[in-house]
Amino acid sequence: MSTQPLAIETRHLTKRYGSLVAVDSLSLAIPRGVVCGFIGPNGAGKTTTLRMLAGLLKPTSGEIRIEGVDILAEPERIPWLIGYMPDFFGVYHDMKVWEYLDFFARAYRIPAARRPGLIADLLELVDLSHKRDAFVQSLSRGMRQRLCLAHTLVHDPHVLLLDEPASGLDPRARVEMRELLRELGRMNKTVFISSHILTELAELCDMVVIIEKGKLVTAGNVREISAMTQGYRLLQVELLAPDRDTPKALELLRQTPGVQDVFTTDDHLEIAFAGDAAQQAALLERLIHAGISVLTFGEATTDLEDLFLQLTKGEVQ
Ligand SMILES: Nc1ncnc2c1ncn2[C@@H]1O[C@H](COP(=O)(O)OP(=O)(O)OP(=O)(O)O)[C@@H](O)[C@H]1O
Repeated sequence: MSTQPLAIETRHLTKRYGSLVAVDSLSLAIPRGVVCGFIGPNGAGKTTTLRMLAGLLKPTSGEIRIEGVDILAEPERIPWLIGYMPDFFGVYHDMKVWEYLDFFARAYRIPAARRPGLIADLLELVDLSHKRDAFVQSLSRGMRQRLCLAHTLVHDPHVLLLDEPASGLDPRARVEMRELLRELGRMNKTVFISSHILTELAELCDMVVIIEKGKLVTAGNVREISAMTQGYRLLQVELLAPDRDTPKALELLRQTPGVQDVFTTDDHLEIAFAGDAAQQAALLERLIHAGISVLTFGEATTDLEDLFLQLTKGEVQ
């Protein structure tokens, strides 16, 4: 068993506002170095949870450990453990991009001699080197979000808490933000990122935590969750000559062990498959032996949006 502490661990974390339970006995276990999506509809309790993890809001009850540190007992250690990006970007009038980062670097007591190099590295990471001397208020929303992310990285924290970093961005800026988050994953940071736009996180996350009305719905790897809820996986087969081979393939697949159902779409076949890996390989062999020209064969990626709709009733507090 690993003795490594988890990056983020909560036990029965609860926050009440009067009679409203915004976060309800939430227990999380996020391992180090994963990019974890924190997903739920509006009002589910995502911001409240992130603010508690960032030490900005006192829980009503429960425990929080970040990198093994009990942050409720030692709140003074929180700023050094995490980088927190709120869903709202404060206005910094008359501050240039480099001055903005320099301000936070000073706050973290980074020595003057190290600051110019650090700022140059951060601006390069978030692709804002060309805006070094621009005023913060002149940046586009996407650029401000990236600058805000650079600010959370000033002190090189291991754990990043990001509240809807892609909200309000146009499609191009979303793609840029997604690339940047992927890069943080490669840097081995633990990234806990909230969103209610689910597809945005699908290919980015190692795991997801889904909450609704303050309660944990499920947590785990996207594929595991999908297998758990559906009891099968979705395979996709693309045929070289669909007009010729589709009827034969359908007949054959429907007689194959493990196949629950087969659907045809515009350009491929979808198979609800409950078999194991060996049976999956046998299925492909069967198609080929029957003389069917298979162009592509593989597991369909599960759309987080579908998964989410299956798991929650979409209720909003
Ligand atoms: N300061 C507060 N006082 C009273 N109720 C609050 C307060 N802050 C949040 N709430 C309520 O707690 C619940 C959870 O809110 P929270 O902002 O954490 O949800 P969220 O999942 O982040 O939603 P969104 O995606 O809309 O940001 C909501 O019902 C909200 O109205």
